[in-house]
Amino acid sequence: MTILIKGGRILDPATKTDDVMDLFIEDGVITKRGKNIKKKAEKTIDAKGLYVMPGLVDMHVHLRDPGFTHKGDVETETRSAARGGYTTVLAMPNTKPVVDNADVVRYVHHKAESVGLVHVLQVGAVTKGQQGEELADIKEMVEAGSPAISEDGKSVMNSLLARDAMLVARDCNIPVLSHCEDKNLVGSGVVNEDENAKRWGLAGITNSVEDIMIARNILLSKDTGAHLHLCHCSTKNSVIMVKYAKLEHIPVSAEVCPHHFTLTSDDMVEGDTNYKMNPPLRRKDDVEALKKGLSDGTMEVISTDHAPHTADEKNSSMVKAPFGIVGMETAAALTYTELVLGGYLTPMQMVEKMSYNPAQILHLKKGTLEEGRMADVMLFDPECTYAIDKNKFWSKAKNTPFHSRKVTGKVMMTICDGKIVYDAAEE
Ligand SMILES: NC(=O)N[C@@H](CC(=O)O)C(=O)O
Ligand SMILES: [Zn+2]
Ligand SMILES: [Zn+2]
Repeated sequence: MTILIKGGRILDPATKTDDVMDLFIEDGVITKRGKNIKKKAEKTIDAKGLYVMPGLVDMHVHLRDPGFTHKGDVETETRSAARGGYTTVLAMPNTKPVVDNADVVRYVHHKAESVGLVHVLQVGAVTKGQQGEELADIKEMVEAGSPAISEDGKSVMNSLLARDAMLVARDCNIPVLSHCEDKNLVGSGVVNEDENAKRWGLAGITNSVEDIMIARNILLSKDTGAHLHLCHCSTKNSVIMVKYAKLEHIPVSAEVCPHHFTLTSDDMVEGDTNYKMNPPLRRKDDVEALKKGLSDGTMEVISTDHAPHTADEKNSSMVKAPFGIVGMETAAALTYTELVLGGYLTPMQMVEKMSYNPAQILHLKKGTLEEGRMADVMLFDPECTYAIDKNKFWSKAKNTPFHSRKVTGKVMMTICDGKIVYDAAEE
């Protein structure tokens, strides 16, 4: 199969290219990039007015497979990824069984290969069964292809064990993706601790629940030299601490999710569990600090924390419903609308945060449109304004607070390994 993408605005952070050009794809590889390519292709795509970017890389998704496939599975959630412009996703290990050994890693990788839509890399758990007592078979999982470890869903509360895990991760040359939440301090909190929580009589989650673990993990990263990547940062102090860590040359990177830079706790609708996620929606000064941190380069990744749950599970009280929202099919539009049109990021920086930087952190040869690379490409219309419609999601789940929200920027096509895995024209 040969594809010619004509006249799009190529955004490639790896080569600092921002120019109108053509791309020629042959047998899954970008074989040529330049002005007015004359080669004949089986399929020609007119990309005039569109951004042509490397396929997005999501460092943080929940595919729910194995064990929670009523919420989502490898097939439905990689379809969701394709519709969101993603060509590589990292699956978190809080499944049933927990991904704490190489067999489960191989199960997910084989399933993703047989579905054949986007690249899935399975993250290994830090401890056996995510019980926080004994290290998982980290080396074995890395040998089976895990690009990172994470205890996502919770923190490794035992600092000695957390340090031991970092030492193994350092020796394996992989990052530790860290969900920062002090289990004792959070208690039964469900939303951010503030006036809204009080008014609704809900137990609150303070910023310190997150900040304390971020501080500890940065200190452990300093002690061990392991690469610490902070998941779903939501607080003002997270930005301050990452800035400090970088000044001290501690190997720390950090991600922010679209809901945390788009919404504050004031946007919550009483009783609507689509606003319940962990960490919770925070205050305005937190949101502003996250946007500034993304803008000045302190926070280098935008990930989704795509967390599918069924309507039945979410159709419950704020106290009982599970935490989490889906995110892959809204992330590019929300990032473009809030951060690019909002003046915080250039289009190139958007590509860096959503594709190039994640690839760099994970040591993947992805996130670029250089000649010779596998053809993972996304076409994006920066002019298209529309309302998000959860009923069009390809995810098995529809739990989003963004239904009917007006956004600008639409994923038009996703190409993975030279194969068209999503085409908006066919919807
Ligand atoms: N973010 C969430 O609210 N939920 C995640 C767990 C997590 O990312 O911590 C989930 O697995 O549902
Ligand atoms: Zn988490
Ligand atoms: Zn998560």
